[in-house]
Amino acid sequence: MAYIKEKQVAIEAALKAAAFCIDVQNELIATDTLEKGDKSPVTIADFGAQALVCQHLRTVFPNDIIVGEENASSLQLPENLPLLEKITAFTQRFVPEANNERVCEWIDLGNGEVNKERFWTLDPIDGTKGFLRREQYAIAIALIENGDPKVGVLACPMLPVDYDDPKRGVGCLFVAVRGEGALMASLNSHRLQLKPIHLVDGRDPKRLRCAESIEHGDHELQKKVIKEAGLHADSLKLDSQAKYGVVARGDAALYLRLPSPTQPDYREKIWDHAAGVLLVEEAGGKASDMLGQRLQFASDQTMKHNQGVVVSTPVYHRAVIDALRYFLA
Ligand SMILES: Nc1ncnc2c1ncn2[C@@H]1O[C@H](COP(=O)(O)OS(=O)(=O)O)[C@@H](OP(=O)(O)O)[C@H]1O
Ligand SMILES: [Mg+2]
Ligand SMILES: [Mg+2]
Ligand SMILES: [Mg+2]
Repeated sequence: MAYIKEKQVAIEAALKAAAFCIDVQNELIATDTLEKGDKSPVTIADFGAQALVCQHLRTVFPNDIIVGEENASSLQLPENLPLLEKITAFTQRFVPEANNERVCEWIDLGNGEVNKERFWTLDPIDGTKGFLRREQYAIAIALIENGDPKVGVLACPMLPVDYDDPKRGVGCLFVAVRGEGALMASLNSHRLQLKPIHLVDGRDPKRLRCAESIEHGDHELQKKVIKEAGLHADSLKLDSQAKYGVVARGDAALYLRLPSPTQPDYREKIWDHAAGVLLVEEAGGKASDMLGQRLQFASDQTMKHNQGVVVSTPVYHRAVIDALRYFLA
């Protein structure tokens, strides 16, 4: 077994951040949200979850670099002091020594640089819009070494444990270590019981479907490609890297995300994919960009060499890449 300590610490950090997000969501009001430069939302939960995860990682791995989505610059503006105070108050429930200054310091521990050796990447809330809609979101943590995700943890507090058994409730934890398979646990049991998960069984037609984003992507082209690849059941539409989770555990055969026609130059961010890619690969699947090329996690936080993502079983991955070649020709 490898990365035992890293895996344990990433799980602890993800669970703490998930509990924090659930608390905030129960008490969230409209003014607890800011708009970032790219017009995307960020909430007090995104900031607080980043603070908690970075603080936890740093305690155990003081020399590790963290590349996180958020930073504390907007929180240091005088007009955002009430927001910062709220983040601090929530954070104190989990780390009693939190204060405004420390919370900003912890958030900014996530401002490290991508490198070719070793770093963590963190999306404190992936699917912030899903979080605001009280739908799907994920806390996503990955350790990257030599450009390769080695440990990946996704906490998905709103994901049904079993789509066929609503009594099992919502809340899933996905964990993968390179070479050791993909695991899932329910967040509802007293003891965390991680069990192996597997890709879709080809004989289950209702799960031969795609998982797609609600907002992002090229939904017209995706529809054509999905059909051409032979997936006929209606897509599952859900926010965040929960899409990787549903592919890894066999509730969908494919996650397809093509560049939106209105933002053709958008490039994906490493923290939106690293943990999920490892999870699906460890379940036996394949992940690439829309041209079938390897996803690159060590050149920059923006995946400038890749466009789109195709994540699937080996057979459907091939079929989708072939279909894309045909449609893009
Ligand atoms: N134009 C464009 N194209 C592709 N992706 C983009 C784009 N703009 C933003 N983002 C990133 O999308 C992340 C959320 O992805 P989702 O799959 O959850 O989107 S969706 O809400 O289901 O449509 C979202 O992650 P979070 O900010 O963590 O929520 C963004 O990093
Ligand atoms: Mg965001
Ligand atoms: Mg994200
Ligand atoms: Mg995010």
